[in-house]
Amino acid sequence: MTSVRKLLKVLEGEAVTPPPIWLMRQAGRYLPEYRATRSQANGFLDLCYTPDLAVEVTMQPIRRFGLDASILFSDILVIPDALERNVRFVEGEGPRMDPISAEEIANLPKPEIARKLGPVFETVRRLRGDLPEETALLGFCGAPWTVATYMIAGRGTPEQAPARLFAMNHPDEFLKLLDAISELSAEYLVQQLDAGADALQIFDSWAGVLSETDFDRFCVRPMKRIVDLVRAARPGARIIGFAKGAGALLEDYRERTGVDCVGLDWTVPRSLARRIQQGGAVQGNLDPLLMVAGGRALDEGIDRVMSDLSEGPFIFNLGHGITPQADPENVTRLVERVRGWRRA
Ligand SMILES: Cc1c2[nH]c(c1CCC(=O)O)Cc1[nH]c(c(CCC(=O)O)c1C)Cc1[nH]c(c(CCC(=O)O)c1C)Cc1[nH]c(c(C)c1CCC(=O)O)C2
Repeated sequence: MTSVRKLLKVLEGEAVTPPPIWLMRQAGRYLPEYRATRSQANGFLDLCYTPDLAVEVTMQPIRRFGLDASILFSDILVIPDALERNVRFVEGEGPRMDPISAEEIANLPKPEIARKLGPVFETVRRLRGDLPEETALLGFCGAPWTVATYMIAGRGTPEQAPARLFAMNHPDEFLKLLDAISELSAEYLVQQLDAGADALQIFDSWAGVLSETDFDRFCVRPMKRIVDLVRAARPGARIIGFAKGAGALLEDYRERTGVDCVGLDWTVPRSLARRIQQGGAVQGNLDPLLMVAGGRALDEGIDRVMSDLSEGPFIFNLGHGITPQADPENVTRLVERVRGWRRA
């Protein structure tokens, strides 16, 4: 079945011209309308769990920029929240939760996913009704490794040293934690698909700090487990895998995990990006800082990415999330330039 949603065609391996475009973290603080809605919520998690507000902030970048895909507004840390880790977002500091111990991992609760995350599925249902027919709707979750780094340290940490050290000292418990997160995340993704998500993205934002052996054990295998579980339940589910910073280890990431599309951060060399694209769709990989810089630097960056990747199956995106300092005008400029781009 061919879809009117360009992003889905690319996920089936088709090269679409101009490529579909969306931005990681496209709903966020760089938009004044996001800040206005955010101030009506009782904290960040309340924004994620209140469908009226979550639908509104998801729609904001679609209305303003006419992007080809929308991403559900939520956070990767709703999974630890469902696991009763007392997740909170401290103003100006970032996420916090109770650090998990080896003993607690042995006795992790088995939460009924819809009990806590029911409002997220309601948001997805409403969004599919409100979005334009041609706009794809992406569901998402965090990859087990990235989620585990927060669960172990209780916060974001440089080079994820607490989680790596924990994995060295408690290897069995650590693998058990990854497994529990994988199973819960797969269930969460299946319910997002059932509520109306067209495709899924799994964010492994901290993949780049691992050795080759640990990348295999902590990123590739849990990722494959989620992909297998989701496809066993919903055959044909389309999945984008974003393992930030994994570099050359991305070479065979598609084959080993089964993802349909490989997300590329902005440090991935063009030669490697093209090799990965030989195997199927890729997404990325403009330096997000260019959305702050704008001007000629932005134009040159866009042209470079388009010239490298737009001939194959390709989704235009940034190499990581857009930052609060970005200028919304630069997003308008980006979308226009990508849609009007011709090879010189
Ligand atoms: C690591 C990670 C998190 N969350 C996410 C990741 C993976 C992607 C990445 O690496 O950026 C993913 C995420 N977070 C958010 C989305 C929503 C959808 C979208 O992309 O528009 C998505 C897909 C909203 C959010 N998640 C968060 C905000 C800002 C919170 C606010 O409004 O105060 C938003 C819009 C908070 C958050 N959430 C997280 C952190 C570290 C923070 C604090 C840092 C910050 O403030 O930017 C965890």
